[in-house]
Amino acid sequence: MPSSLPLVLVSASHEMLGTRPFLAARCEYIDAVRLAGCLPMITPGGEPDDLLDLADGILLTGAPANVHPSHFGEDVLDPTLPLDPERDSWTLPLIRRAVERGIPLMGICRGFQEINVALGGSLHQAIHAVPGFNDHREPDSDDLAVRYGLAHEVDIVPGGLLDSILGQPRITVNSAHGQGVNRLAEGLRVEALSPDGVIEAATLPDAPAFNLGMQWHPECQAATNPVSRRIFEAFAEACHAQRNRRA
Ligand SMILES: N[C@@H](CCC(=O)NCCCC(=O)O)C(=O)O
Repeated sequence: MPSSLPLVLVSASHEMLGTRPFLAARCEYIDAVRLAGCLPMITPGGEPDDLLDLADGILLTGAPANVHPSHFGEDVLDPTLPLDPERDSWTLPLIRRAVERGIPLMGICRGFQEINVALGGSLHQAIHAVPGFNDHREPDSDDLAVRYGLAHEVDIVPGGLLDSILGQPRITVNSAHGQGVNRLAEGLRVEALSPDGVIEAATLPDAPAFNLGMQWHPECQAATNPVSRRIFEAFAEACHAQRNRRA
């Protein structure tokens, strides 16, 4: 008997464990998907349609590695920063196809940046170097509560998807990114902004299914933070609807 839980593909990234490469997704992403009542499956890549034939939802995770800037027509600004071209090679086509096929999609941090780039947008490669923008990188600490602690406010755009999910004009979020949306892809709509004007969330309103990208990390407090919980619940609701359609 197949599971009645929606299957959510969770993108894996290349990480070094000691001297050897692994494909991995941080446990908090997995726990948050489970907590929302879905079945997570860490996914190392593959042909978009093969993957989407299985999926009721896609969760694009954050990762230290940046999206390769060749995908938005630029050279690498800082060669000391990590890249994951293999992940780019399957997530970017997957996003375009998931949108076309109406599979629910949620992108967190790098995952949000991937959505913007996949749909034709570009990134600031170092937000902190852009005049007027603050430093959005996390504090350098081994204490995860400090590293992913609440860092700044975010204004929710009235009348949008996040507004309908959260029902509040302002939230406080963690922040752990050096890059961020520069040119917003055509069709994407801004859903939230930080006080310095960084695009913190966006959606493609004309897509046939739920889709949301955000620059902060709701998975880090998915069990305790009501904002994080509501975001994952909204995604899970769309995945359940997709599961029922497939059944
Ligand atoms: N490299 C990009 C994306 C940042 C990002 O996703 N950070 C999360 C890292 C932790 C994790 O989720 O594994 C940037 O710097 O903007």
